[in-house]
Amino acid sequence: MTFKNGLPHFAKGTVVKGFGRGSKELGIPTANFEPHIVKQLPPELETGIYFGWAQIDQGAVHKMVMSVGWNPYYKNMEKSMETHILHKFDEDFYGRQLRVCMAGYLRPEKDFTSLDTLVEAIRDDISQAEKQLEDPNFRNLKSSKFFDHGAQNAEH
Ligand SMILES: Cc1cc2nc3c(=O)[nH]c(=O)nc-3n(C[C@H](O)[C@H](O)[C@H](O)COP(=O)(O)O)c2cc1C
Ligand SMILES: Nc1ncnc2c1ncn2[C@@H]1O[C@H](COP(=O)(O)OP(=O)(O)O)[C@@H](O)[C@H]1O
Ligand SMILES: [Mg+2]
Repeated sequence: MTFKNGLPHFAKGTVVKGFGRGSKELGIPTANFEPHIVKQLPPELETGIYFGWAQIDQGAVHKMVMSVGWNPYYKNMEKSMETHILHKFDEDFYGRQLRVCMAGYLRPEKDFTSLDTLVEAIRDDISQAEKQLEDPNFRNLKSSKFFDHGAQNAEH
């Protein structure tokens, strides 16, 4: 297995407000990055859906799926990077630090005829991500030094 050109890509930044559609309309919240993080994406990383690992502050590293682009279904004006973390959180984390490792590419962004078909596609992305991240090449990235393992690792 080889990584796609430009991957893995690591990014960290503050979680900002989006349009509030992720959780309310879709039942799938996405933590949106600040625009300057989006601008740091290398040019070879095309828009589309990615999977990888994510961490909030010094928390656990979880699987994630990420949408990069203009959300054709909603026709956004500004390119975004939105991460859905595959973990149930008890509260929002706006303003906190999000670290992501983009490990693999799933598909280009698509337009959909209904919200239901968009949600179905995202569910499918999630199950693909769950599976692919078990591959040792992807799984190893979870313990990358890029993530903040805090005091646990500081003494070793
Ligand atoms: C895994 C994943 C795949 C997505 N795929 C698409 C897509 O193919 N087309 C699209 O228009 N939006 C796609 N979205 C983006 C949703 O439309 C987006 O999360 C929603 O607009 C929420 O935006 P907000 O954070 O600004 O509220 C995807 C989101 C995720 C998490
Ligand atoms: N599992 C999760 N993955 C991503 N964000 C989550 C998750 N659970 C809670 N959230 C919170 O939900 C927010 C995103 O919800 P969303 O409806 O997409 O709103 P917005 O348009 O402001 O991004 C995140 O910024 C975060 O604070
Ligand atoms: Mg969002």
